[in-house]
Amino acid sequence: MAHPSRISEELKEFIVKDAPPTVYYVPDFITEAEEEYLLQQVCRAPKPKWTQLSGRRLQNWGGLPHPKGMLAEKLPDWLLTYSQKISALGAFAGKAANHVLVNEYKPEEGIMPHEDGPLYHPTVTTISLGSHTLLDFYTSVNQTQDGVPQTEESRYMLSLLVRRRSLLILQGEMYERYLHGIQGVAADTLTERVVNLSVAGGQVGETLPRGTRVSLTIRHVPKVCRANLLLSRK
Ligand SMILES: O=C(O)CCC(=O)C(=O)O
Ligand SMILES: [Fe+2]
Repeated sequence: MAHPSRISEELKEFIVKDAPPTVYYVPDFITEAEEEYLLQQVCRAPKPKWTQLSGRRLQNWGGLPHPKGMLAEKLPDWLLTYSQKISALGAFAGKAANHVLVNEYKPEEGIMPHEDGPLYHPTVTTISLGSHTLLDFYTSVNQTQDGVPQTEESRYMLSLLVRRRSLLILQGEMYERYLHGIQGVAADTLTERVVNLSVAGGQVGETLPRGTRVSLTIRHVPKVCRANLLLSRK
């Protein structure tokens, strides 16, 4: 299926202006009924589909990204619907999303600051279910000044308040230049460093207790190989 090669006009109104290029934040991208449905589907996945990591557990759908190419597997219908919706917004420069990570975080769980790296088309799109979170951004370690090592605190740049049912799209500098992470805390206190407060609906000084959050991280892996191509070699 062909998708628009550029971000659609309707998405452009959701650009977060106070962040480096480019962040799109779409509140209420899905309805409460869709949220409920997606949470049920995540729950219904067979137990071995889950990988327990320190601070979260995850499901991987679509295949395992690999430098030599991902052995692509068809996405289940419940993920395909939303992947197609996001691809139709032009998020992946004309390509279709083919990979989804489902992360589940309980209160006090999180993910260390990291980069998503070169195996993905440099756009990450995330639907949040069940709870909000704060996504924090950091300059990378090799952007040290005068060879002085920097602390996580001094590398901290800004945060995005990501509400349940929202869609977040990160690309450009926000994908390639900065690290992102989620602190393992039970509640988030909003500060002036949360740059999308006006659109996400929050006040500086407000404290939001976290519930269990499930995120769907939907991406495009450009390099894939298909099993039947390999088998047909000889
Ligand atoms: O849960 C999220 O929104 C972030 C997940 C993430 O950064 C990742 O899986 O690479
Ligand atoms: Fe990530």
